[in-house]
Amino acid sequence: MKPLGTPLSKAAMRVMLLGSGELGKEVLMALQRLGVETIAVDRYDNAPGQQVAHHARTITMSDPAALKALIEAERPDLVVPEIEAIATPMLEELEAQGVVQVIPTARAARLTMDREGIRRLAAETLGLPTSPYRFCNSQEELQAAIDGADGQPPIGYPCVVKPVMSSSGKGQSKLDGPADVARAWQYAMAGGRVSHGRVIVEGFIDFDYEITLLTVRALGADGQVQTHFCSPIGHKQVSGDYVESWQPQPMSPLALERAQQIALAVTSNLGGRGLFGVELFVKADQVWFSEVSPRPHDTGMVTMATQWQNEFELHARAILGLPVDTSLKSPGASAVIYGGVEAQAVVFDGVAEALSVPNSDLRLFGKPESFVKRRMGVALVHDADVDTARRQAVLAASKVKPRAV
Ligand SMILES: Nc1ncnc2c1ncn2[C@@H]1O[C@H](COP(=O)(O)OP(=O)(O)OP(=O)(O)O)[C@@H](O)[C@H]1O
Ligand SMILES: NCC(=O)N[C@@H]1O[C@H](COP(=O)([O-])[O-])[C@@H](O)[C@H]1O
Ligand SMILES: [Mg+2]
Repeated sequence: MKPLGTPLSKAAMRVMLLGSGELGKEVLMALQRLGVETIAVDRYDNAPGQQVAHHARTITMSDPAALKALIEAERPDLVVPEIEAIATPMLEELEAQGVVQVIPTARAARLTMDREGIRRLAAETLGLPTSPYRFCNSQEELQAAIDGADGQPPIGYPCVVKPVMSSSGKGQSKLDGPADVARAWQYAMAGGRVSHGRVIVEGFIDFDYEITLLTVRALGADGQVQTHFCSPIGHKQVSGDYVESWQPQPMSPLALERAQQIALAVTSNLGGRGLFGVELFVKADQVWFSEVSPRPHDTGMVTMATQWQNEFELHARAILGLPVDTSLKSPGASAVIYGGVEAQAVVFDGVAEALSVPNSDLRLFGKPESFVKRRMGVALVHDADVDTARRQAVLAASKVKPRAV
């Protein structure tokens, strides 16, 4: 590893974030505390992370030529993908040529940007338990997969349809019967992040609860990569987007062991160093793999209230080849603050009231434009137990009211 140095000098360790939203902003600040020179890239100006980085660049990250030109001009020591919608084949090319090192690896970024890549790896290559699934290129193929008219076992109802390239629930819907198929197809076509006429249809898993298992691949004292697990994070999703998370989520010893085995299998295959958010469904002792982010996870924002080293600090340390500590400091919870309005440059009422909730904290991300369902901030609470922390986090979040001026 190159030594850490002095930002804005020849001796600087330079890290480029591809995507600079709320998650990247925290990674950038963690890197800066270690004296790293940072370059924040996003698709629009004044993205949250661009506001705190040494350098801000705005490009279409899904355009391979634009991405190549930027990386070749900046020559960062590390490139850290923060969103899915990036020209990942170009990252693979540049990594193979030795131009740049991608976190955790360019292959991991490519496989996880596409639901097909990661699902086939998990279910077909690694043999991990997942929901039944099929990939479809048209509404007719979708209907046939649900009905089993394609010669394979029917997916049936209820089921979930998602664009192969999307995140935060965009374009996702649950189907309860044949009347929902056309609408789900249309919605998926409109909601994908990268336009792509392909969906995954998954059988609906009737889980008791779902978790994110933050898993860190970091160098140990012997110079070898070791795998560390954080305490499981429970979360609640509405329309495929996270609204509340808490840590620790109580689990049976067997379910926890299975969750860790699945996380170990998938992260070992993806390789490299860094933090991963492994999403799992749990019913009693049964555990299903859902998907994985090779980067900090939105539900993991709770770790800013619950861990000695939060997920962003863990990612920063792991990618720089430094030791990590995944231990829990306190139970806690997070609750999302949505924009609620469509407006540029909102102001926030009720901040003092929110921060009057005991043991609370806030992050207001600084996004330049608000949408009704855009995540604009998060409330964080630590408390003696998770139930109290959840109640208090929801209360604190409810006090904050974004408003157009
Ligand atoms: N097969 C399924 N059975 C039951 N629930 C599901 C299934 N697939 C998705 N869900 C629900 O929808 C949520 C979002 O799904 P998923 O994680 O695949 O979407 P996403 O767009 O990648 O979201 P994010 O980017 O926030 O992780 C899940 O956390 C879960 O609550
Ligand atoms: N589930 C993925 C996720 O939470 N990603 C986070 O949201 C930002 C995009 O927000 P925006 O859509 O409001 O610009 C991303 O940059 C990342 O920080
Ligand atoms: Mg998810």
